[in-house]
Amino acid sequence: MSELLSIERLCKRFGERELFNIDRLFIHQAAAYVLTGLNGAGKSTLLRVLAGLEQADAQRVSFLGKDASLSPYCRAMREAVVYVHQHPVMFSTSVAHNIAYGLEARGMPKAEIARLVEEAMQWAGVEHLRDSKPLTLSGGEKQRIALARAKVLSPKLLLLDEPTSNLDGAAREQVISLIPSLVRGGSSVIMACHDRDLIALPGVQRLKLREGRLQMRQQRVRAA
Ligand SMILES: Nc1ncnc2c1ncn2[C@@H]1O[C@H](COP(=O)(O)OP(=O)(O)OP(=O)(O)O)[C@@H](O)[C@H]1O
Repeated sequence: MSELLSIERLCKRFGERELFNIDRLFIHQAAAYVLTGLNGAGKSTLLRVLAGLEQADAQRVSFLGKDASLSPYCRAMREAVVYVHQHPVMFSTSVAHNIAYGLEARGMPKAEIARLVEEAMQWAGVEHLRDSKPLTLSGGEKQRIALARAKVLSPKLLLLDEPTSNLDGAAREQVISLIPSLVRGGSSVIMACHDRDLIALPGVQRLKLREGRLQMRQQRVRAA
């Protein structure tokens, strides 16, 4: 597997408080990771740092084999990294428009946008909601639409903050079932979570934040 992102000595402080000081973070291409840790360990903050939404100090950053930087956030990462919030914020227009928005911002031709949006809605199982107003959607539907909105951008790295935290039953399973296909499609995924079923997905590697340090371990693949 080849390298997507490598960061050495990543340190995040809030004033006097050092939240984490990570020796090395290494993310492979087309691989899935869960980021675990106790409440307040810094999981969301780490994802926000990787997304360029929060400042942090890093000694060395490399993205797709080239020197990169987190603060200021470099262009290569801005174009390739997508962050999905635990409570996705949506425009009040329609589901289809929300999924199309990022592609429109990239200046893609309309016909191509329509094709990709259709594909993404089918992938996420939300075609029937295309004209719905986001305000009327359930939490599970919103999360699947947020994943579709991220997927159409073909991100190299997807950062998912507690993607199943407010879901249960079928809604939760539907979201979990989308994750492996994101990885098969070539994206790397880092999911901050406490969800045992996400942690146990086959092939997922585990990153654990503990007392400001990052521990990494390979999951055992579950027997079928
Ligand atoms: N902007 C901020 N200023 C000061 N402290 C902050 C800020 N943002 C987060 N923190 C603190 O950093 C710590 C880590 O927060 P973070 O949300 O990253 O933890 P988490 O591991 O995601 O927790 P949870 O599992 O509860 O979601 C918390 O103590 C939080 O209060």
